[in-house]
Amino acid sequence: MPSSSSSSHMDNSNNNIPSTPGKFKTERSLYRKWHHVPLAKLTFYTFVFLGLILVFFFKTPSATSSSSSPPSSSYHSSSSSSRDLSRRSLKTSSWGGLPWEKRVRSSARIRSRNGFSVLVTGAAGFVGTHVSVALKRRGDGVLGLDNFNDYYDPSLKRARQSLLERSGIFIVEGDINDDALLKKLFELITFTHVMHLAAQAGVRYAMENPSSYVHSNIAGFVNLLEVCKNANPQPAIVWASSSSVYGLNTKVPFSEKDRTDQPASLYAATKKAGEEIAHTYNHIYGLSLTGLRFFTVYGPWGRPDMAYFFFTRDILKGKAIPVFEGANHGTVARDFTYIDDVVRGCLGALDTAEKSTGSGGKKRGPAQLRVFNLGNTSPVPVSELVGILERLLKVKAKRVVMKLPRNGDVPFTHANISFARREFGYKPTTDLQTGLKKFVRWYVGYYGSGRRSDQ
Ligand SMILES: O=C(O)[C@H]1O[C@H](OP(=O)(O)OP(=O)(O)OC[C@H]2O[C@@H](n3ccc(=O)[nH]c3=O)[C@H](O)[C@@H]2O)[C@H](O)[C@@H](O)[C@H]1O
Repeated sequence: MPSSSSSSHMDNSNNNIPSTPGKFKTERSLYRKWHHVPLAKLTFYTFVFLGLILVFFFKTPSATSSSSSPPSSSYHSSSSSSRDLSRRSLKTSSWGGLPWEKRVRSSARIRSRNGFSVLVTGAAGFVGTHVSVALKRRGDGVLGLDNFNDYYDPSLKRARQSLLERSGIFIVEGDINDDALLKKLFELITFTHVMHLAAQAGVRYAMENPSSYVHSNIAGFVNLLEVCKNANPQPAIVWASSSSVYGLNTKVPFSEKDRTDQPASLYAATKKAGEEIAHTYNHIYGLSLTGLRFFTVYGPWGRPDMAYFFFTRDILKGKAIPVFEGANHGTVARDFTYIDDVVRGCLGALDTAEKSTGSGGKKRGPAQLRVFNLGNTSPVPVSELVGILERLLKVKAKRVVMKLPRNGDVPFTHANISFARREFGYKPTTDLQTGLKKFVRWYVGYYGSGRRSDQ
């Protein structure tokens, strides 16, 4: 769509078309005047003029944004979602061209018998990176997709990207809301599975930037499902829901059969919405969909916005850490789940996912629809988490105990995992002490002593 400025440019050129005899005269005399200008000078001005047009074209938003129109050439540049001012992210992403397509194909190539071809969204994220490496290691084809937003330090995402590159995994830079990009990827690759991990995470940040949750967790998810439903064959989709959907429930441990209609944060509400949206796409289009309710996943290459991560940083720096407690000095606890256990759960879910039944947007029969808890089944109080970190780091934390703020946090989580155990043998094996030891080892290796890190 031409921008208003480009159409006014067109209008100006149209004004040069004579509409009155008088004006015609002026134009002709103008022509005569130019006729006598030396050829070299004329060529020079022509190039300047063409240069100005080119500069104008590339500065015009419609030239750099994919919006909803499909790519008109093999090279495409887009920033679809970056128009959404709620995002704190998204440099303009570019994709397309033969070398790019070659990298896409090579990354997605299956290298084992009966292997999958998996599109991993959020591949530069914490869980996305670990899952991608695990899939690649067993011979599946893996193509990553990530928008590298700046919700937390993007340099950590870049470091994860380098890690994946060393394993032969290419991450396409782009947003799940960019349907032209998604369509292009599905044109190039017949994905058997989509591991959808791209999301706006974090329960407390939802009060600061609510629209980013709607953008990624709802609009982005729907956009992805739209493209998947139209694909032929349709892929099976496994995606990240959250333990937060249990909200203010008091019955423990949390079972998939329990109610999930009292979320305590917008984050939780968007994940719950995702589960309902999944139901719809399964029902109407025959998409095979499996939602995984992750329980406070932690470990090496983790997310700096999570408590175990910034507690480590701040304890090492000698900074005070806010440790939440419940009403009447009640315990706040989490079913902290180690990343390797979660990765095994993700692979189990992918391996047991049945094929979608529809094709080209039409349902051909009933399809699989599942939700699993992926937790650790042994909640640990946050105060104990701090104690473990103190011992591992050999530094006493400056604890500031405060009441659990009413900003989306829930007092405790505890997973019942019997369903995942039954369906694909999910069995977490890492306790918090062991997992944090691995995390701290990674943290100190990555940031040095940690005292100099400023993430
Ligand atoms: O399972 C999930 O689905 C979610 O897990 C994670 O949320 P949470 O379980 O809330 O993790 P996290 O913030 O690390 O707080 C951990 C504990 O520290 C307490 N906490 C937190 C901050 C603080 O300053 N002080 C404090 O005591 C706090 O009260 C809590 O008890 C993911 O971030 C989220 O994206 C989602 O995936």
